[in-house]
Amino acid sequence: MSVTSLSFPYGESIQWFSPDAVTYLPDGSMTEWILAPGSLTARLKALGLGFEVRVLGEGFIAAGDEQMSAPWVREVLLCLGGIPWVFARTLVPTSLLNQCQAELMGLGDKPLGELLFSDPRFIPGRIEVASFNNCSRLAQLAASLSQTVTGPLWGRRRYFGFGHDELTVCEMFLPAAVTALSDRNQA
Ligand SMILES: C=C(O[C@@H]1C=C(C(=O)O)C=C[C@H]1O)C(=O)O
Repeated sequence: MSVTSLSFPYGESIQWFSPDAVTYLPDGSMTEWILAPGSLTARLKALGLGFEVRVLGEGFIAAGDEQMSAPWVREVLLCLGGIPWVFARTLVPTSLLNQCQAELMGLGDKPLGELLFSDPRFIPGRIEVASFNNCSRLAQLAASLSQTVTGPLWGRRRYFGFGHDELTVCEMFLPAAVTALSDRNQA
């Protein structure tokens, strides 16, 4: 898929659950990754496969089923060795954006995590999980990236507090990540 505005905004209604409320989580390695605290960027970089962020789009979106009215959204692919592993979608309420506009809107292809885990004003919060079947928009995005969906995909939504505000970061693991992580798990 060429990284164009056709892939932005993602816009899928997703049901997120507290991990405690989910009866079935994926096999060990994927559960470990979706529940891991700390920076996903740092965790991916540590694999030493050549990490990069590809920005799909950024901008203000109308308040749909988002929990925020008219948030600013950033959608990216996190890639290892040129292969997209994670589709990430960050929603920032304007009340937070106004306090941190230059840092957030000036990210470009720098990973958001480097800001969130270095600026002490951002407080990592709770994690929720969701699974995506092969009819989901995420599966369609994976197919557009020439990745074959062979089973449910998993993602997480993390909250980051900033004073009285909070932003959410959704990270959805693509088939390439599922395959690679399960291979590593068996190694
Ligand atoms: C929140 C983090 O930032 C990562 C980088 C993102 C970006 O650049 O937009 C989005 C989601 C994350 O996976 C992290 O590294 O944990």
